[in-house]
Amino acid sequence: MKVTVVGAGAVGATCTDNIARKELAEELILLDIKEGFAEGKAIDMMQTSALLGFDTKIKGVTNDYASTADSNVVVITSGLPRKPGMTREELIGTNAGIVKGVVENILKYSPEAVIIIVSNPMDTMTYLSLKTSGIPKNRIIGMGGALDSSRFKYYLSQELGCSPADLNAMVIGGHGDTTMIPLINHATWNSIPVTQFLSKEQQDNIVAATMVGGATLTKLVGTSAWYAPGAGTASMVESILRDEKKLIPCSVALDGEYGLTDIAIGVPVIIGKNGWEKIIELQLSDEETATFNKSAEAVRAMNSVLTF
Ligand SMILES: NC(=O)c1ccc[n+]([C@@H]2O[C@H](COP(=O)([O-])OP(=O)(O)OC[C@H]3O[C@@H](n4cnc5c(N)ncnc54)[C@H](O)[C@@H]3O)[C@@H](O)[C@H]2O)c1
Ligand SMILES: O=C(O)C[C@H](O)C(=O)O
Repeated sequence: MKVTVVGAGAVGATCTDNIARKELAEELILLDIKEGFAEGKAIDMMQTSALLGFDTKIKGVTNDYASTADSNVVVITSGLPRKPGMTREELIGTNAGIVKGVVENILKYSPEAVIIIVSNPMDTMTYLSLKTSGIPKNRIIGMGGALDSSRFKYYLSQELGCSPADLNAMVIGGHGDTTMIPLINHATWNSIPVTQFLSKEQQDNIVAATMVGGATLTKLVGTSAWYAPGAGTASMVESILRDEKKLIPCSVALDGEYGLTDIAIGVPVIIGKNGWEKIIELQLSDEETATFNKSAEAVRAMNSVLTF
């Protein structure tokens, strides 16, 4: 198997590192526009292989798309991250042009690849890629829900004093500070509803902390997060390459599901060798449905800024 990661910055390099350590692919290409940057990161990671014992061959390239030919999966992380005080949406002006150009170049050499979009604002970048690439919708997947759900589990585990691995919890909707929807009423601790153990105030605090999880880290670190984003993306690559059929909330094209069309937004999907293979329609309460529709309106408003 062959994977390409575009953007050798914080998220792209971390994702590459995770893929290599798990030996998900034989060949791993890291591409960046900045001269020598991906080459350096790739060599540094390859110099961990004797210590960590992986066989994946990582190669860094500067804008050389021929090297990415015949990739099975391509991860796109190229673009600006936000700074403290910014929203993800403010990145659209720069990142739309970058993502559109990268997708075009990738498809010249890997027309059958499954593409994972990470660059922000992610739902709109996923929509842009769907609209401009013309490839089947199942092969374009936005990464947001994997990360947001893991953050949700972290905050739940802190309050419950339990292992995050014992939790089942999902975040759907847009990947934005005000648009994501942590589904607290569907979350369980080894099948027991978490609401049984948490006061309403605790529940509200966990939901609020999850929604601004990315902004909190951006304020602390000075740029946006990369460890959990890299791991979240690698978990999707794993489900594709190993055809695991994992159920992961991802931003995908809706065609009537959840009563919506012409939008990419976070919903639970099955991830396997063909990309996203099936959308799972949750039974949402009236309140959750209203929140989901409001989230979709905000994502649509952002999409309308695109000029293609
Ligand atoms: N979807 C998510 O959950 C999620 C999570 C974290 C970060 N992000 C987003 O991912 C993106 C990357 O974040 P980061 O922290 O890695 O940023 P970064 O600045 O560390 O890395 C971005 C890299 O992209 C490269 N780049 C820019 N234009 C390029 C082009 N045309 N071709 C190839 N490479 C190009 C840059 O040289 C840089 O190395 C940001 O937009 C950020 O907001 C999304
Ligand atoms: O917060 C950001 O801007 C980056 C990313 O979307 C995240 O949630 O970590």
